[in-house]
Amino acid sequence: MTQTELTIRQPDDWHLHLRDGAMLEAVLPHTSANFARAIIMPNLVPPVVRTEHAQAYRERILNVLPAGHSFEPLMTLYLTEATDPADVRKGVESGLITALKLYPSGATTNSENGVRDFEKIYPVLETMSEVDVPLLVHGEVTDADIDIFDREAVFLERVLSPIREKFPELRIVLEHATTSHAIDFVKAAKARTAATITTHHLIINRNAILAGGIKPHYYCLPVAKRETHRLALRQAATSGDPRFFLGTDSAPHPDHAKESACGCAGIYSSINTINCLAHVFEEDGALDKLEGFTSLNGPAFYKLLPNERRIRLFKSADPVSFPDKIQFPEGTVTVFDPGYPLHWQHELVAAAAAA
Ligand SMILES: NC(=O)N[C@@H](CC(=O)O)C(=O)O
Ligand SMILES: [Zn+2]
Ligand SMILES: [Zn+2]
Repeated sequence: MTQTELTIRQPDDWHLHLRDGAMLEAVLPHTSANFARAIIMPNLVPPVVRTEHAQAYRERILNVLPAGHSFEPLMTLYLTEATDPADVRKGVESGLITALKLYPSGATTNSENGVRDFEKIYPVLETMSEVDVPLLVHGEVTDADIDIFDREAVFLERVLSPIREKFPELRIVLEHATTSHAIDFVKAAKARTAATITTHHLIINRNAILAGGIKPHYYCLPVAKRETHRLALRQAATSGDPRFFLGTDSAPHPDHAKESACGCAGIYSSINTINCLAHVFEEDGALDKLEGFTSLNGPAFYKLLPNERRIRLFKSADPVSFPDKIQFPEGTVTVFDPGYPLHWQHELVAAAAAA
């Protein structure tokens, strides 16, 4: 008989862009309705580079959290060549900073202040190893002569392997893995190495962006690769291997900025991610591995307890409907379309019922 219901611990999102201001206010309720915690990416303009900026950003997030929602933003710092190890130590030891994010300069949205010469951050990586705070990595080289579809694989070889070797104690998360190379890199590492995988990279390959017309709402970075890579990601995510966990990389941009001659990178999926993932895991006969991917492997890597709250997932005959776009004062944001109807829904289980 096909399974139509399951109860799991509430998911967390280990890679999320909430932005700021009106956009933050528009998108936060979708995350806080679905997830208990999220790693908040620091690529604001200007970026969140110091502990005091992260503190202020955390307050701006909590100020617009809808009444009745319980959600914990896990704050990160944006690494630059000028990051002060003493500030990192202070932020981590105070409990405010959960991770630091490495953006190669020019690799993605708002990465201009990121790192050009990776050796310049080695002293900070030393401090991070000492205070045991994870390094989160946007893993793409930016060299103009490297094909965009190869940029992740080349980064692993040229930049991340040396870091992995030099700092064996450092916990490293390769964010938004898009290739079989990334999966192999994580599996081959001796220890303390994990990867987040997004919902959309489990569902689309590069044809979604380019076949039958250019589709800006499927464009993100790292760009989706060919089908063999998508299948490798699916295999890793649904395998139960604790080194792989969910980071939606939900990254809202106003539609006018994506539907442009030079459209920006990012896919917005917070609102329907859990529904999409239940579909994916069911399709692969791996519903029993969903909880690990969404709710257990991430906390274990981050040395946090899994959530006590549970959600009940159930499959309905009629598809669940989601808005195509969400509104915010300056326009709309298009919601990720998996290309098929979604029949899985979920609800929070009341605490007493879960006990
Ligand atoms: N993933 C994306 O395509 N975009 C992200 C940045 C990032 O995570 O690289 C964004 O901030 O818009
Ligand atoms: Zn990124
Ligand atoms: Zn991201």
